[in-house]
Amino acid sequence: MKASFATAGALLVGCGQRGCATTAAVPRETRRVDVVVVGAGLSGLMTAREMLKGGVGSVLVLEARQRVGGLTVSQPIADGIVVDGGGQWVGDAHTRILALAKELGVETTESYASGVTVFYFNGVRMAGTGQVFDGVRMPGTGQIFTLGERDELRQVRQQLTDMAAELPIDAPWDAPRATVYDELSVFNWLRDHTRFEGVRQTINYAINFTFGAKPEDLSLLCFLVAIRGCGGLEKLLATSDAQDRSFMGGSQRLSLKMAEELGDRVILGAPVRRIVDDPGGPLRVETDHLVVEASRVVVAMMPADTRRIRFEPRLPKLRRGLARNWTGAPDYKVHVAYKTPFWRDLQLSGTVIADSSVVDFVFDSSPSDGSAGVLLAFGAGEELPSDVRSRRDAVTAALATYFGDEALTPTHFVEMDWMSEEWSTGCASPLKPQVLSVYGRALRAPVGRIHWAGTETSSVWNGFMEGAVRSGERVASEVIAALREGGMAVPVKAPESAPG
Ligand SMILES: Cc1cc2nc3c(=O)[nH]c(=O)nc-3n(C[C@H](O)[C@H](O)[C@H](O)COP(=O)(O)OP(=O)(O)OC[C@H]3O[C@@H](n4cnc5c(N)ncnc54)[C@H](O)[C@@H]3O)c2cc1C
Repeated sequence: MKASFATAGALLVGCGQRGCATTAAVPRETRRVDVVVVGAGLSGLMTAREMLKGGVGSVLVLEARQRVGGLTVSQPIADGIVVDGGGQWVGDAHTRILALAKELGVETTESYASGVTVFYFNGVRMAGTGQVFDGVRMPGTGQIFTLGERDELRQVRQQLTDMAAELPIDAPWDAPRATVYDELSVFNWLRDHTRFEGVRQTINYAINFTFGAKPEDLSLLCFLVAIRGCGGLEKLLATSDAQDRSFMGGSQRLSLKMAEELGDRVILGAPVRRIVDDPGGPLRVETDHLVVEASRVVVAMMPADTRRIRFEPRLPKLRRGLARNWTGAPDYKVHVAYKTPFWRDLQLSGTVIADSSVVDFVFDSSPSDGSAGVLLAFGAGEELPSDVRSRRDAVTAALATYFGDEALTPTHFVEMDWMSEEWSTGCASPLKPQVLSVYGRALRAPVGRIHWAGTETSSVWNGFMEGAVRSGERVASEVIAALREGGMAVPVKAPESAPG
């Protein structure tokens, strides 16, 4: 989202499993493998896992950070309680990541959903039941939505879902109206298709929450593609489909477990600087200390992150344009722990939607055994103080406005500022007009022996952990097919013979 300070108090969890090398090896050592994966986020690790399952002989994962997990990171907050500094929630629709979690033995825990939501707009605090973005209250006025406003909100949501449904899921940029949609921002479209300010604001809050962006900066096509990938706006916003549970011990555990399986096939602290795909020789992937020769490489990260890698020869114009114009929105997530989830006694769910310049969204993130209360707050950014002490005071003061004075005395406070992360350009991808329709077809198309993974490349649930897992599955099949086509014998292996 919008915070702009260095993270003073962020706690990061290292790889911490046996066999996971902590730094790159001897300077300029040269190794040879079948496939190199760049990036040990969910998508990269899933790619490596699926390729080994699919019979690829040798795979190496190169990760810039000293930990795996990318945009998922578990942060210890108190007495054995761990919170998610990045990707957190999943729901019924996230079938692939839930299947992966089952295989890895990572259990889920349900989000707390009882009680009422607090709405805080223009200094007025209200409590209401209902879904988060269904316009139960009229933001900004304290008035309940009129019937007319409710009707319009329903119509607008349906209209966006219908428009999205017409897009070809794997190639939305080829839709007859793609260019038209991509010339418009969501702001412009809403201006022309709504009468009520409250309706516009409700959609705006949904966009802020999902993309960390303003509707002025978001292409209508980009919004529709996200809606299409989730199967409708209702699904994108409904807690039951996308947000009703999280992983016990944090979602980074999925990556840690995959990395453990992969063992010394994962090298940490190894930022890839250059990829040379000279048709006359082997593909070369270079870090500061290691050169890996391979038949194929999978780059598993947000297109904007690939700007840090030098490709030789230069990538095609379309692919360069995609990376150059890709927008990543950073976010600031803070968890505040209390002795008990005291807001539940007040019949509050812990959910807040606010127009505050400090904390604009809050959720109950307490451990399921009720041993403590934990509130997850998303920082609104611009007005957050630059030192951690003042930030903590500002955040707890905002929470006190929503939940009462008990919120002023937390036991623990832990934050994660993604803007200060060297290896992640952003948490979400609010693309501006004229990016997807112009460059979108380069998103998944392999370039020579270079393939692309990352949640953004998924047609389904792109931007979510589910999309990352699906992209790993998709690219692994793509690479295996390419290797076979190139004459490499890739035997079909039974799933049981997966890495280990
Ligand atoms: C604050 C926040 C909240 C979120 N909430 C949710 C949620 O509730 N539910 C949900 O489903 N999703 C959520 N997400 C999104 C989800 O976390 C991501 O979609 C997913 O984790 C992306 O995985 P990935 O593998 O595609 O990319 P990444 O996790 O970004 O992995 C890319 C990897 O590449 C590495 N890398 C980058 N450059 C190089 C280089 N040159 N050399 C080597 N390695 C490199 C990076 O260090 C990183 O490890 C959230 C994300 C954030 C940050």
